[in-house]
Amino acid sequence: MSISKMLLTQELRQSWRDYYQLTKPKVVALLLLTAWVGMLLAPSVQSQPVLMLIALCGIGMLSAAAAALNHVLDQNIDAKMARTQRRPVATGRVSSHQALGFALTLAAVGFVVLYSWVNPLTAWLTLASLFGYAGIYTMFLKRATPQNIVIGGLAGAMPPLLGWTSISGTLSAEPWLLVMIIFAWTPPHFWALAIHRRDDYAKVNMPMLPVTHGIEFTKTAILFYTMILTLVCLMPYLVGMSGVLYLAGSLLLNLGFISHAWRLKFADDPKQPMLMFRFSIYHLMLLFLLLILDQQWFWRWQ
Ligand code: HEM
Ligand SMILES: CC(C)=CCC/C(C)=C/CC/C(C)=C/COP(=O)(O)OP(=O)(O)O
Repeated sequence: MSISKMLLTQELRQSWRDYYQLTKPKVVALLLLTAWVGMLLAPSVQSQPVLMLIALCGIGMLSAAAAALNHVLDQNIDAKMARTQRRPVATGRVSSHQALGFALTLAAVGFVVLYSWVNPLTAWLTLASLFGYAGIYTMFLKRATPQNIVIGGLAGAMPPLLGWTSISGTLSAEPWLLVMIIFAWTPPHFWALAIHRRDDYAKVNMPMLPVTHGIEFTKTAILFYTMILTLVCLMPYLVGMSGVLYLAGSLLLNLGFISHAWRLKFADDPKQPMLMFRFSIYHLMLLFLLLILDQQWFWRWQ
């Protein structure tokens, strides 16, 4: 291969990696897992794998678009924080125009896919979640109040409901319980990281809780939210949506989460914030997998 061809291939690979990074792929993967669980728990006459796949593509595209818009809107602060300074738009490897074009194309295609092949309710709710995250959280709340994530977390908590409406076509109370679980999970998830990155956030004047109220206060708030989360996680069992397999598993996972929060508050280990942050991701993933396991196997034995 000639040198110019090699350089071109390298450039294309880098550019592909940059656009992939704009979509926050690991976050979107977890969002899609929660949407899939919403689909599997929704009442339906028969299993609808094709509809599920199409809905996951649409929800994935709108979530990825929201993530790419976040890269454009936050590029100035991203460029100043150690954690985010190598991001594609912050470094200029992808221009704002290119990233915006990419985000808007993804959003438009995702919306049309949901509207035409899933249902208009899901399309509008997913678009509202995109606005909630990119418009309300990123543009305003993030910069305005340390409660930004309690409020902004709602957009990231919506996918189980979006999954549910894709299959059932209507809103009902059960998927809101799943939304509430992610809603209560988000503060410990993010504040653990925000403690570790406190100085970064202070440098760019982001009013995150550890910056405005101090680290001790944030640790207490995290402990409080892990307890609230444990209670919220009982709800699917209490309303008869899930069985004892889910109940036992979720109690174990939440005990683990509370014990992380306890160590964060009282053990004074500098590694604990990031240990807790990493645990939060496995916690949510396993919790939602449990909901499916419980539904698929446990109820068969009843
Ligand atoms: C307002 C709500 C949320 C905030 C402020 C938030 C904040 C963050 C931040 C700052 C990171 C980056 C960590 C890093 O770059 O090392 C992160 C990572 C992550 N978040 Fe969240 N998050 C939120 C909601 C969610 C939701 C709803 C989910 C999924 C259901 C989620 C899943 C993840 C995952 C999987 C990662 C790891 C990404 C990676 O390793 O590349 N987050 N979160
Ligand atoms: C359509 C739909 C379901 C939209 C939701 C989209 C979405 C990607 C939600 C996840 C929330 C999240 C990663 C917040 C972190 O943003 P941040 O700006 O605080 O973090 P950063 O500094 O790492 O960018």
